[in-house]
Amino acid sequence: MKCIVGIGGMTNGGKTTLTNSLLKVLPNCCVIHQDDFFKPQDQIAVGEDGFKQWDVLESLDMEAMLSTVQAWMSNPRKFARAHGVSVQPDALDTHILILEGFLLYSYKPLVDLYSRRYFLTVPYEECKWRRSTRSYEVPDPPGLFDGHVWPMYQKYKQEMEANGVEVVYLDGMKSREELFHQVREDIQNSLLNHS
Ligand SMILES: Nc1ncnc2c1ncn2[C@@H]1O[C@H](COP(=O)(O)OP(=O)(O)OP(=O)(O)O)[C@@H](O)[C@H]1O
Ligand SMILES: NC(=O)c1ccc[n+]([C@@H]2O[C@H](CO)[C@@H](O)[C@H]2O)c1
Ligand SMILES: [Mg+2]
Repeated sequence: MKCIVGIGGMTNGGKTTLTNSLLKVLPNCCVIHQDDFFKPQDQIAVGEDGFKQWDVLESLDMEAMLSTVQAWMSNPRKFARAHGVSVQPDALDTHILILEGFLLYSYKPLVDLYSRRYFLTVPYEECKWRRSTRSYEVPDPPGLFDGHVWPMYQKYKQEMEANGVEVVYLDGMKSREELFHQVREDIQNSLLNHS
């Protein structure tokens, strides 16, 4: 059985942290990080607001991300081996792929492929504070969070909801451990229901 799980939601919601914990315990589990598909800096548009528009779908090479997902779908065993994931000889033959990123449910060709779509959120103040403690490959210029990151987050979330994309919201204010146990259990239950 093949199962694609989305760990999506807002920037600094805790997506990468949760994903890394799940990877350690889920059987035959591979991961694709959306952040690995950002286009090079010189291909990122500059908006009328003067900010580089990092937080829009066009800044990501989603076709390349989709191809990587398709490679996993066509042969998860080979994909796991190629990515250093040890494959357990398991009667259920379960293969899991986690897609992790901030715009997972806004790209049409991917949206129906998920068995489960998680969406991490924290309140605005917490998100802004966590973001201020981070250093990205391209550091945030002053004002980026309020001028670009937050408005784009709201726009894409509204679109997702208007399109009726079903997600399981997760409270990113819960402890790392609580989130891990909640999602691990939920994934394991949905695997049992599908096996
Ligand atoms: N449950 C949690 N409670 C408190 N802090 C957390 C929790 N999970 C993650 N963090 C912290 O919040 C910050 C963001 O976490 P993480 O990198 O996992 O988020 P992300 O959603 O992947 O963010 P990004 O937008 O950079 O991809 C980090 O400093 C991390 O240590
Ligand atoms: N990884 C990158 O190249 C990069 C560059 C500039 C900004 N970002 C930020 O990453 C977040 C998603 O994890 C987005 O909010 C981007 O602003 C990433
Ligand atoms: Mg991350």
